[in-house]
Amino acid sequence: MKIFDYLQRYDYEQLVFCHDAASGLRAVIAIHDTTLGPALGGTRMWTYQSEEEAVIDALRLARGMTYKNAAAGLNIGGGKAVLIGDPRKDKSEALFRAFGRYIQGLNGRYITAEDVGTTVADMDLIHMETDYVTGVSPAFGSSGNPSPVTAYGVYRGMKAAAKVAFGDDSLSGKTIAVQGVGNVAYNLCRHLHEEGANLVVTDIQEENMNRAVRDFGAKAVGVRDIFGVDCDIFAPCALGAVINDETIPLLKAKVIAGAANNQLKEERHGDLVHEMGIVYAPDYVINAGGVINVADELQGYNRERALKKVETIYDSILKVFEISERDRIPSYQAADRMAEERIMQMAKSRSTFLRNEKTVFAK
Ligand SMILES: NC(=O)C1=CN([C@@H]2O[C@H](COP(=O)(O)OP(=O)(O)OC[C@H]3O[C@@H](n4cnc5c(N)ncnc54)[C@H](O)[C@@H]3O)[C@@H](O)[C@H]2O)C=CC1
Ligand SMILES: CC(C)CC(=O)C(=O)O
Repeated sequence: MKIFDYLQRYDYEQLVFCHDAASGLRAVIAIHDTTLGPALGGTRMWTYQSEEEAVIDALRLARGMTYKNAAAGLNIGGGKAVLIGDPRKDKSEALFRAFGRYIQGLNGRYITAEDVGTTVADMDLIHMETDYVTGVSPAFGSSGNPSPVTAYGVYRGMKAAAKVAFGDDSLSGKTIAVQGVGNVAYNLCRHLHEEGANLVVTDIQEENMNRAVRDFGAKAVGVRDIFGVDCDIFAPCALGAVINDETIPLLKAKVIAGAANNQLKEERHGDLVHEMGIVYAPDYVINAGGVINVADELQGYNRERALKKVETIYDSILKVFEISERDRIPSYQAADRMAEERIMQMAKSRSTFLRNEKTVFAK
């Protein structure tokens, strides 16, 4: 992998490698763009097959955060971190504290939070070494686990996507296929079940799948069968790149709306689903609830204010489809346009000299 070529292609600012032999820490922090403010994005812990895979994941996720934060109307830039390791075996206090010291070394250019494989308890350990961490235990005045709030945002965004596709935002009686029922999707399923949707779920961890079957009367299917389920809505809530050449021909859903980051394997897959008339709710718009929630901590956490902002994901999804229709472009491009316009406008206004500049993280 030619790292500087990659950084240049998407205009990344910084890539940091962190190593601590004593704890076994091997981490990558990617900062994509800080035009709007400090880079905020979670830390993923995963058993990457190679170092290159880890670096690419960090870079792709960091760029996604720039767009997510901009589209959500936050004054926050984009970054993300990955820890190479097995979250079930390789965690230790020393590892997270060593990682926290590297974050502290960036002096606020990067602020972390949870992602796949990390928990509030891990953030508490990072917090022993740095204040540049969110999603810490509420006892510290923090917002805690972002997943339920992400789920609520996805639920609101899914209703908006249903309105675009079916002319009515009710999910009652709709069949929804959910891929991966972890932290976010379990909470999403609760909202969907309460509204009267029929759920079909899968997960590589049987206990997670069984929990959704037990608590929400969901039907369980095999990991590969989820794409071809006869359903109204497909909700990818596991990992990325699941909308691809192999899966698109299997899809029967009219809507794709889920929590996972980087759902489209390549941009052209967004073109393909658009041509097929599938309403694709862009991942980084619909799953912004968690980051909206943790970003609120930067001005002193207020849950009511945060949830009110998460509600706006409904309108953001509708706006994406207005732009898509107006400019005759697929929804993923419409979302990019929305985010890029905001970054460009703010870059201009923020470059105006101001003595004793006030930092406004989120409105
Ligand atoms: N936690 C949060 O607040 C946010 C999460 N996201 C994204 O949402 C997705 C889910 O996040 P979490 O729920 O926090 O993670 P999680 O790790 O709690 O849940 C993911 C679930 O997917 C399952 N899974 C993994 N690969 C699978 C496969 N091939 N087929 C079926 N199931 C599979 C896992 O076993 C797990 O139960 C991730 O892509 C994450 O980046 C995005 C925004 C915020
Ligand atoms: C705080 C996290 C929920 C933010 C993040 O990493 C994401 O939205 O993917």
